[in-house]
Amino acid sequence: MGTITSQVKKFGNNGSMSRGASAVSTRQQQADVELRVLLLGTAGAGKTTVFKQLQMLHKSGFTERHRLLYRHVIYFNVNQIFKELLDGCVQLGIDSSAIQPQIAEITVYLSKMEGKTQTQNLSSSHIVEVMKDLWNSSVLQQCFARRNEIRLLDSCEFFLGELNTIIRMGYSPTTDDILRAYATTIGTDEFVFPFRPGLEARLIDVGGLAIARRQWVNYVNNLAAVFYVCDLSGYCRTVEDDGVEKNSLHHSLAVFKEVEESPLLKKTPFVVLLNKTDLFDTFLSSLPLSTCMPDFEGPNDPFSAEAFIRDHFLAAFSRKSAIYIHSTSAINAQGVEKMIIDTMKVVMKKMKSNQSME
Ligand SMILES: Nc1nc2c(ncn2[C@@H]2O[C@H](COP(=O)(O)OP(=O)(O)OP(=O)(O)O)[C@@H](O)[C@H]2O)c(=O)[nH]1
Ligand SMILES: [Mg+2]
Repeated sequence: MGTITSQVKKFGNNGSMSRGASAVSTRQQQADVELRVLLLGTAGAGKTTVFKQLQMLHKSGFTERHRLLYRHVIYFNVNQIFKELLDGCVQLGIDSSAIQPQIAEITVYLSKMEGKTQTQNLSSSHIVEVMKDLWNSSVLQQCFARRNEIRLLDSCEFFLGELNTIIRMGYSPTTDDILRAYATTIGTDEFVFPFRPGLEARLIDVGGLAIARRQWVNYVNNLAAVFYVCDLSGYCRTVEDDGVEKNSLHHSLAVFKEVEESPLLKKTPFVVLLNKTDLFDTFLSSLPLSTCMPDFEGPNDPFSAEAFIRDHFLAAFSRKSAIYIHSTSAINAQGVEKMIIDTMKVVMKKMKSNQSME
């Protein structure tokens, strides 16, 4: 897996990477006046959602241009959800022949919507009813009940519960809609916000797919902290990574271990965000944690299960004094920013006291 450790091995640690090296040296200069914080984690863990939360708070919401861009992502997501549910039926052996025509109709409609501008008209009332009936059909509900066994966007229930609002002309996504939208990050996104008077923080969001992880090495110099985002609800789900099917939580722990072992990050404090606590709690009520972690002896409540996963992250980290672990649900505005700022303050204080002891 080409993450930071293997990249260091591949290129050596002597600054000889041509494009990467110049990018890093620019960032080193910036680091004198700002704290650089890098968001890492596997694909879909919630990095961009955390990033959006901070961006939104500091820019007083999203601009109309932003909202319009997200409108396309959301139509794409709804389209994808129906396709995934249909694929899920096939995978789970649920007979979906009766709903094929409606799915085809929805796909054609949403593909048109993805490309439409606000002013062009496309009648929606009929298709919304088709979508709602389909979503409430026993075929799709049976499939949804086993959603941990199939590939399905986390925002399925949210978007399909909002069809009346979303599938209409003039739709402008709300902040909640934007936080629920998913487009995998290609490249990076950066955002600067005031950390305290006279000091700014730069939050850097990168992609978590295998191909994007190969670029992480370009962003690791002079970091004040790494925020590693883990999708807790992945304990009962699988992901495909570099063509290999893996348990999502085991995959997240493996990538974490690889990052933690990177010589370039040996002095960087880590903050682990155990994310998607809302989904974790829901899955846990019917699927015990022991299905993925046989060593877990219970009780199977969210508190004990989370503590067990937390211990796995602690065990995977060699510098016990430089790791902080928090639980989050990044779709909920309350608390994400405060948690990040408060944690950063603790990290900074710790770094200062370490430096004065050296
Ligand atoms: N229910 C729920 N959904 C979440 C939470 N955090 C993120 N999501 C959803 O998970 C999906 C993926 O989130 P992103 O933040 O885009 O994931 P990412 O880590 O940036 O993924 P990549 O860019 O592919 O690496 C989005 O649909 C989010 O709305 C959470 O706490 N609860
Ligand atoms: Mg992302």
